[in-house]
Amino acid sequence: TGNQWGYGKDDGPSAWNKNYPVADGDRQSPIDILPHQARHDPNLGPIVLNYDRCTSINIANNGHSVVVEFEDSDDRSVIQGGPLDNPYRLKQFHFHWGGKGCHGSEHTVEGNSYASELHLVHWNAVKFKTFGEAASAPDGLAVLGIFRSDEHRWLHMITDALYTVKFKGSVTDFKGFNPKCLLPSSLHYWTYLGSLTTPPLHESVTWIVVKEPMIVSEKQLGKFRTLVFTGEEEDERTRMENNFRPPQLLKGRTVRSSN
Ligand SMILES: NS(=O)(=O)c1ccc(C(=O)NCc2cccc(O)c2)cc1
Ligand SMILES: [Zn+2]
Repeated sequence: TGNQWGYGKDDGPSAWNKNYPVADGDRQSPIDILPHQARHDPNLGPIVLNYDRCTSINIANNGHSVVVEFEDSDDRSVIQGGPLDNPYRLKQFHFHWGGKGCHGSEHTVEGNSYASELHLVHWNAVKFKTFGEAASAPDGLAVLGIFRSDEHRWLHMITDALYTVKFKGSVTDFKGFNPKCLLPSSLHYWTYLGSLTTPPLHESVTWIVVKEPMIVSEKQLGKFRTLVFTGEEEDERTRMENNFRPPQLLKGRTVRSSN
C-alpha cells in the first residue's frame, strides 16, 4: 500500500520522499552533531524528568522497532525544563540499532555513530488534546535521545521480554517499568528543532540529545536483533536491524548546548 515504508533497499530512507515529500524539508532529523559548532546557551536550564508515577502498559513490535507504551491520560510522567516551555507527557519509548555492533544510532556526533539510540517520546498536552494533533504541530513533541554504546544492568528487563514480541504485530503486557533506569547519570544535552525520523516525518519535534551514552553489552544488543520486521504469518523472517535513518541536512539550523 502507498504508506508502506521500511529500511530496505526499495522502501528505505532514500525512498521516503516519494510518499512523504517533507522528507526533504527544512527541519528534518536526525542530524550529525558538531559539538564545537553548538552554541552554548546559559539560559538553557536542566532537563527535569518526573517519571516516578509513570505507568507502562505494554511492549510491542510495530514492524519498525520495539516500543514500550505508557498511560498518558494525565501528567503522571512528564519531561520539562531545558528548551521546553511547559511539561510534555511521556507516550512511548523505542530504539534504533544496527547490525553486528557497528552503526545503529540515528544522531551522530562528528560523524561517529553509536551502536544504538533510545528515544523517549513526549507530547505537549497543555496545547493539544491528542498525541496525533501534537505530532503535526511545530511545538507538539519532545523526544529525548540517548545513545547506547557497550553492559547495562537494567536493560535485561527489556531484553528478557524481547522474545515475546519477535514478530511484527505482537504485543505483551509490560507493567511497572520506569525508564529512568535507562538514563545516564548526567543529562547534559544538545537541543535543536527537528522532525520524526520515520514517516510521516512531521517537523514537530524539539530534540534533546543527551551527551553521555548509556552502556549496553554486545549480548544485549544481540537480543534486539532476534526481532523480525515481518509478521508471524509471513513466510520470510527479515531480522530487525539497521532501523535507523541517516543524518539529514542542517539547513541553517542552530544546535544549542546545555552547560
Ligand atoms: N523516531 S522518532 O522518535 O522520531 C518517532 C517518534 C514517534 C513516532 C510516531 O509516533 N509515529 C506514529 C504517528 C505519527 C503521527 C501521528 C500519529 O498519531 C502517530 C515516529 C517517530
Ligand atoms: Zn525513534
